[in-house]
Amino acid sequence: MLLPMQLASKPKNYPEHQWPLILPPQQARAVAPPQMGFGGKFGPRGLLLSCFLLRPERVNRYRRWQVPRHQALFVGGVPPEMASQEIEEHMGKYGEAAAAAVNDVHVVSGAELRVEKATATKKQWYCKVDPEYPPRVRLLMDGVVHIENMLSMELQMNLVQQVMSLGGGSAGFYTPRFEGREMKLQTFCLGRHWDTRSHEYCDARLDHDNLPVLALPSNLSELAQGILSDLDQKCGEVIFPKMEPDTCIVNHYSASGSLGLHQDSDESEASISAGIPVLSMSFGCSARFLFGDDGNSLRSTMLRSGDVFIFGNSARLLQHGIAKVFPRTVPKRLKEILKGRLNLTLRQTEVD
Ligand SMILES: O=C(O)CCC(=O)C(=O)O
Ligand SMILES: [Fe+2]
Repeated sequence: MLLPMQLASKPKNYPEHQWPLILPPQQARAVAPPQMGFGGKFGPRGLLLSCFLLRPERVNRYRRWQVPRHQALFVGGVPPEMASQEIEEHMGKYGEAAAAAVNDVHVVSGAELRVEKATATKKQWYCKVDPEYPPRVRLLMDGVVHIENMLSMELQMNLVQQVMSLGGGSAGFYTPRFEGREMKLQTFCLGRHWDTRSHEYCDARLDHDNLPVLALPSNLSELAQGILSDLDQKCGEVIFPKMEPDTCIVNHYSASGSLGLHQDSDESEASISAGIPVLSMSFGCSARFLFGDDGNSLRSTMLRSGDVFIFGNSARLLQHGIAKVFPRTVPKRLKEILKGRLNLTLRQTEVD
């Protein structure tokens, strides 16, 4: 069965075979992105703006422009086929800082570039990741798969709207306490409630307000199953055992949010030993996700809006956590409906 949703469409020059591209772990590390989209500092002749890339394997240019103080900056994700000259020409024509409407978006050869003033105080700019790039699968270790850009922007908007509105109502978001301390996130559950005191799944929020847990909307469980079966189909083999999700834990992080290293080990013994995966979807701000077999040899990857992260099989008890949420990285089209980072983890707590 194919995924019951539209995959992000492919831009020109991006060959079909890149989805899915299963990278062995060594290669996956080699393409790990650098952390910053743009950097700049004042040189003798103005602001030296260096633009480098969040995903070098996708946009393999390194660009530098000397931006005189009187000119505006055009800041944004730059596709590989775009020549620097086009941006420079555009800057020359529209880039008088005094006249520039800051935050205006200019479309230059199909790329959206936002106007900023060249100020010395601002040292970093973030680079908008183009949501039109197709999904790419990375096998990070046995049983651990990261699918970048899996969810189209359309779908992200619908899901964020749906989940934030559930979270804003009765039996929605609250700040949980874990081992006596407030956690650095807000949460609520769908399907079954994970009790932070007893560490068990139950039908009411006995550790908080006793309200019955909200039902798990069928589109969320179908989406998780669709992603897993699409992964199998595109890879030509079964990657994870079949999952029938009965629970979704929704986490909302502010820019200062985080989640300590832990294992998802409170699902039933039968579910865990069968290696039935946990499937997580990320929306809004990018986050540094830590994971590893044990706390001593941790690795990390960046989870961005629209990414899916799955762990199951022999890695079902993976240690994982959120080390950092990167502020101001919400994709433009989600900004109105989401601040910070939203994460949904779909799980199957019981096996019949
Ligand atoms: O926010 C995330 O990406 C991870 C959430 C998580 O690990 C959990 O809810 O158990
Ligand atoms: Fe977890």
